[in-house]
Amino acid sequence: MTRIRYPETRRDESVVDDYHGVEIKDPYRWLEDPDSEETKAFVDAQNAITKPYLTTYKARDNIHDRLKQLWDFPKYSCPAKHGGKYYFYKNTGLQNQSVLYVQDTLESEPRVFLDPNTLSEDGTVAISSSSFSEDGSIFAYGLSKSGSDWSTIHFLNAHTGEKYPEILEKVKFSPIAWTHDNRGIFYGQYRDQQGKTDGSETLGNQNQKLCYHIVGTPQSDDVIAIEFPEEPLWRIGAQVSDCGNWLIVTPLKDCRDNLVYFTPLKNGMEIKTNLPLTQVVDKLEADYEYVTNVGSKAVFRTNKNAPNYKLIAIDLLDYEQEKWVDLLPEHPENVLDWANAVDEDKFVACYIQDVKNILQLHCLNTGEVLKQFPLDLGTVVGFSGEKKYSEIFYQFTSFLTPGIIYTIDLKKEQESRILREIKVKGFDASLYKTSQIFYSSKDGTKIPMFIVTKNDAVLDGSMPGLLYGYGGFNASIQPTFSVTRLVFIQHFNGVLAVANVRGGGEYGERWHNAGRFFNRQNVFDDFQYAAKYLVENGYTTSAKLTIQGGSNGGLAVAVCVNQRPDLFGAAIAQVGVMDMLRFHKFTIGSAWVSDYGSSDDSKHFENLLKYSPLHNVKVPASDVQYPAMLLLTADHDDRVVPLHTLKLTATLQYTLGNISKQKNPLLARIDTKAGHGGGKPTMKVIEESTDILSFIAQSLGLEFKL
Ligand SMILES: O=C(NCC(=O)N1CCC[C@H]1C(=O)O)OCc1ccccc1
Repeated sequence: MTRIRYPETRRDESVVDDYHGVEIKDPYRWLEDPDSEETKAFVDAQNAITKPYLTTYKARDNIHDRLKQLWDFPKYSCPAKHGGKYYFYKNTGLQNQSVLYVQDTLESEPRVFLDPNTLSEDGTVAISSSSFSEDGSIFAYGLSKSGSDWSTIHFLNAHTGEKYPEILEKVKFSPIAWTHDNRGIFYGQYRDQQGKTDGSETLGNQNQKLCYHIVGTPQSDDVIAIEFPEEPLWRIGAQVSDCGNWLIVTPLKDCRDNLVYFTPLKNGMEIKTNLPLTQVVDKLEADYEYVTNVGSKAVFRTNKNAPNYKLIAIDLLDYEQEKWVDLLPEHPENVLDWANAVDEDKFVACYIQDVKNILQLHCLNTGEVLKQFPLDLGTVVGFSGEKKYSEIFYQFTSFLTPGIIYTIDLKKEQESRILREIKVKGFDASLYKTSQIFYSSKDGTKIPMFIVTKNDAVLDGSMPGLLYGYGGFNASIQPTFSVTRLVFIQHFNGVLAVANVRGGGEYGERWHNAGRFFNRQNVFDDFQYAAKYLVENGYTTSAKLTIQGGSNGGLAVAVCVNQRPDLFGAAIAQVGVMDMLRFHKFTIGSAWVSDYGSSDDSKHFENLLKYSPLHNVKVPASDVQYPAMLLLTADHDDRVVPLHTLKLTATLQYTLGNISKQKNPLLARIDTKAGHGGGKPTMKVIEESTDILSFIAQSLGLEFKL
């Protein structure tokens, strides 16, 4: 492989910021403007050197064909009942977007209700949110373009299929909450947002307002039902209670801890500006998620005094904290992940126990357990059920199970039954095995890790490894079915490892806090010790090990590469947060200070500077070089704006690109008409997976075996 000649990229040495008396250079500041000709030229120049590298791998077409072949299996969502009919999403296999079907009964012939594939030539328009009116007569749905967080809300008459004329604009991070008179919805709007709102802009999102829209009227008639003008960073969560008599308002400043307000609703009432709010929770110190209510008693899932979460009941007519009661007490080990009211007087609770799900039925009045739903070792990825219905549906998946949808009518049946078992032609799960091990991290903490290999794997270090992690925002990384990972295991005799590093939610708030703020190094230690475990136990070698992560996980990958370049042969950092001193200045980045802190604070500045990928690229000692690196981003990623990846790419190439010992490539892949990941069309996903596997195989010299 001839050495890659990296583009000459201008450095503006005059850009120096003063952080609490410390001067920090930012020579690629100009890459923060996505619309400048210079930035566009930089992006083109990067793609121009990356593309040839990605197409070099001799078995690239085999990878692509095999991905496409395995991907082509039918995917379904759980059915959900609205207006007495059943609705479900289905993708026949390679459709860019799943299609929404309707059927009168679970056995009758489904009809296409809404096919988002008809909304764009290339499948880049996706349904990003939706909600049926209480009587199922109107379908409200959000459409997002090119993977942006921005959406427009549309309305469809469910009986006639006729679209209503209005389209709601400037919607982002928005609930869709119907009043129970089926007249209209509460939704979140950034109506003051200036300039572009297509997701290619980097401007911060401020002053979200909760508006009320009456279906069939122009958006200009909408009223601002609730706003907090003194809190421009707040995003306003809102839900209409199951009975329709209350609007529960849950403002959020960043990515944890919210407040709770409510206001009474009456069917047919005129929703006016500035609805009268009663504040129930007035301190940003815990999460409160509305589950249901029985009369004035509202049930919330919370981590207040319960790091593993619990259910409490608050009487909205007598809401002093002393009067709050526990409905489902905190479990000493297991994390209460979610709860849904079903069948009038029951609720389903889903726990995480050592990263696997447990599903239980409880009595809504007493909280006692009524039934445990049998589950294999894996993840509940879908659930549908409502208080007014006795039928529930849930979807199970795992590393080796594509999907099984179960159902039970709680009024008629004792046990769940399989409604649909998804099969993947050409995939025989019996040839593989999943294990869960607990390895010791740097400080001795036991970290869970899933390992998936072929049954006949030999631990002689000969297998290439793919190590995935995330480590933040209370997010739990549970087993899911991935065609890309299975191609890696089957055709490269690979070992897949998913490390549940700290910062996630696998063991509740304690686990999350152990990876936040000044504990962030635990995340990176856990990730690095996962790699050491795989090498020391003969699963792979460092030279054959790829570390992979996306977004906050992309950050973790870039940090681990900076800290221990010798541990990895390749690194895949997707849509990563790479500039830890400036992340809060763009789009929704200010919401992440709840995990990261902000460089506006001197203590946090010091902490962030220590691990910020952009600020810690250095030539490794002795004969160590950086692993082969592929950084991925896309032009409409307005969750983690592309500038993070662009600035780190320029820095890597400047610092290491011309060092003779650095033979591994340092490349970026910038996609177009794509964003952070949500809603990405199947064709783009397969293309990206082909590129990632080809990059790994080319860089590590792997052989594709049919
Ligand atoms: O920013 C996030 N979530 C965190 C997130 O997406 N992060 C956090 C770091 C980078 C990126 C990621 O890991 O995907 O979601 C936006 C949002 C919407 C509504 C209410 C609160 C927050």
